[in-house]
Amino acid sequence: MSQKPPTHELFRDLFGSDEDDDVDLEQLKATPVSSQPHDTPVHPFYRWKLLDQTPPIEFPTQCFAGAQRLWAATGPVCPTYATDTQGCKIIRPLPGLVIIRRLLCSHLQQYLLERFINLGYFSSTETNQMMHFGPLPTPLQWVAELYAQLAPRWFDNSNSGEPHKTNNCWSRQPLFDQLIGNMYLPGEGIRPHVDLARFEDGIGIVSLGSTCTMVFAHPDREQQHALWLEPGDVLAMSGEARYQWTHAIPAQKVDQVDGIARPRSLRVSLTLRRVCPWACVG
Ligand SMILES: O=C(O)CCC(=O)C(=O)O
Ligand SMILES: [Fe+2]
Repeated sequence: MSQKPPTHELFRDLFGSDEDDDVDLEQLKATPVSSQPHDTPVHPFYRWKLLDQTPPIEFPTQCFAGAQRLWAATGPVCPTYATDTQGCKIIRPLPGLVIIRRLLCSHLQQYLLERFINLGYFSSTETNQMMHFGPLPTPLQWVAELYAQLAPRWFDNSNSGEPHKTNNCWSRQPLFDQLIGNMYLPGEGIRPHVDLARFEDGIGIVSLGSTCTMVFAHPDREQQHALWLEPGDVLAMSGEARYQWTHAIPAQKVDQVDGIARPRSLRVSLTLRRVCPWACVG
């Protein structure tokens, strides 16, 4: 049996070490925002915005040096994006599913992954799932805040010409009280499933690390969408996408995208949900 490498080595392969990091903040700030944000990669700096009410994020000392410098330079920040459209492509592949392409920059992805290792999760690749019930661990509170602020807007289709649909689930408080983290090595996946009924509508998935294909299928309509996920993508699933479509990640080492073979590396996903009151014990 082959020996699995320790997780921190896989993380280093993904993001490099602190020594490799040479982020020049002044240069970042001076980089113009693309006029074609949907086609051109926009520097992660523009995905950060000052948000006065947000409690400071405590970066641990061993956290990625780039994130610490960004923190030092900007003060209390919430990793949300500068405007609704600037630099982040919003994809709506099927009713009730919104993907915000590369919303979390690599610094934030690494910050989250390292915090999880510090909390004792994913310290070895032998255990590839963690579960948490109750108030979210601190490193994820700002992710929940990000959903709370932005998801109601992602689902606001009042200007789309379609009959207005409300998605009240995104306004509940707390938005999430349950977390599952899944770690995938190349070749690993998750079978087609609909998340259990004991979780409410309004499910968030944060995709960290490797790219992968996620397949949504509608069994009754025999429809299928193979979606390409990129590092830092943030997904929001509700209504039809949450209850009527299955989602899966095919267990394969390489994804074919537009005829190009894209090998996978380590991926960690964080699924955020709220337990239905009737399913709570005690
Ligand atoms: O890894 C993913 O992106 C999906 C995880 C998932 O579907 C689940 O935890 O229910
Ligand atoms: Fe799921």
